[in-house]
Amino acid sequence: MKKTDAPILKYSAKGRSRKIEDFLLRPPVEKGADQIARQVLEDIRENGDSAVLKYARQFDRAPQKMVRLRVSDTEMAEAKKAVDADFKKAAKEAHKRIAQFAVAGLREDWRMPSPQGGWLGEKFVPLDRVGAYIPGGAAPLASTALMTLTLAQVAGVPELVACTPADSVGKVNPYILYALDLAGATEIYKVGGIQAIGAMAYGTKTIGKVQKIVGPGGPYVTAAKRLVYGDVALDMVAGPSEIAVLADDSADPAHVAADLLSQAEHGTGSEKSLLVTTSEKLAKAVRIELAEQTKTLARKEPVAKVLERGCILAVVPDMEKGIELCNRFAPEHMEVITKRAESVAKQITCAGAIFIGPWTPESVGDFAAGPSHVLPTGGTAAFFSGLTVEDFRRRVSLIHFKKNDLKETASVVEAFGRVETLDAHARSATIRLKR
Ligand SMILES: NC(=O)c1ccc[n+]([C@@H]2O[C@H](COP(=O)([O-])OP(=O)(O)OC[C@H]3O[C@@H](n4cnc5c(N)ncnc54)[C@H](O)[C@@H]3O)[C@@H](O)[C@H]2O)c1
Ligand SMILES: N[C@H](CO)Cc1c[nH]c[nH+]1
Ligand SMILES: [Zn+2]
Repeated sequence: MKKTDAPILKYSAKGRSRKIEDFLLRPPVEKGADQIARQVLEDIRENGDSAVLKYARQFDRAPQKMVRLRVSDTEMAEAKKAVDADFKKAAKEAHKRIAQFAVAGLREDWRMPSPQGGWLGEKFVPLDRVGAYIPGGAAPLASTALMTLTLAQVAGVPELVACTPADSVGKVNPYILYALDLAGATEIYKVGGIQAIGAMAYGTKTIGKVQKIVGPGGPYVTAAKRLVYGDVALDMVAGPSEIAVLADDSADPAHVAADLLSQAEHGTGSEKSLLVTTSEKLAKAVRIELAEQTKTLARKEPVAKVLERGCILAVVPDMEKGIELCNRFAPEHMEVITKRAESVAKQITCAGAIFIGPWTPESVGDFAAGPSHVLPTGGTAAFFSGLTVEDFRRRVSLIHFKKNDLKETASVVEAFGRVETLDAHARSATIRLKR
């Protein structure tokens, strides 16, 4: 077995394999990312634009000569010219599908009658200004521009800010710019990493503070997002990509291996790929496919890194144990390639997104299907959900009582006012009924 061969491990009903447990629990956060993020955020809070530029030069690839953070109209026009027609067509198709899914997910304002003639309800109002982080370290994720801001566009947010790192000549990838324009970005800044999160969270002279930051990122972005929570609203922990494939002997090993590699190739080295199967024969065939297919990939090196420390092939005694293991992992992406895949998928309760059956590779979720590919990672799919259009609206409760509703509830208000020693609370109800 080579160093880069993913290990085949047995997951049994009795003793749990330590290697599997380590795999499930290993945090994706780079050692030291938290500490660096703390220092950089503090500097940005104090020194604004000058600190943002300093770190863009230090940590992004931005050149010394880059002094302007905002993407200009000329740069946008140049990007639109540079992008090929095939990509434009694909991006428009993806944008249409993402927008259709977002429209279908919009909640309607609603009301219900209160018992004595009034009503209760909720209304949904777009946020005013949001910021999306578009990763640009290991790969230019143009699809992420669509998978974030399109939802904000459908929600009706008027100010759509995007931050993404500049390259070594101070430019942003034209495909990212084209996709951002399609998704309605109103301001785009050439800044990445911790400094992008700090600028959007605290605001600088150039980059106005946003109400909410969304979007994925590598270990540094993820650490920075955790630290600014509370100064700004956030979507979730959307860190290095993960995939789990739950398969039986009906699955094609070449397909399974391709899907495991699709997330390993993201390239930060912190990604995770897990096969859970009832068939040891499949696990062995997948291991051979992983090695063969890796040779043909452009990103062999980062993939090999993930295969070495972020990929395991777990053999389970039966499907129930497989489902249990997948739910414990709570992966960002969960593929089910088994007989009766729909019924198996019903039992998966912890995952960012579930891809059901042999015709649904995870990559359709990344680029084309419709739901946002911004999804929780690192086990947080057990309690966070993926990005939706409702992330870009505030939900406001509405309460409209009639006199008889107040009469009916006054004794409840009085009782709580007494117990909580808050007389004025009680009085504000009873005073109305005395007059
Ligand atoms: N969960 C999701 O929904 C989702 C969606 C898309 C992508 N992803 C993941 O997002 C990640 C993108 O990561 P990335 O690294 O390519 O892009 P990134 O833009 O998050 O990271 C690159 C930036 O990190 C900063 N950085 C790098 N080294 C640093 C250091 N030593 N100190 C301080 N800052 C440093 C720099 O500012 C650089 O521009 C991938 O792991 C991908 O799998 C996740
Ligand atoms: N797999 C990523 C989410 O984890 C999304 C993505 C963008 N581009 C390619 N893939
Ligand atoms: Zn992907």
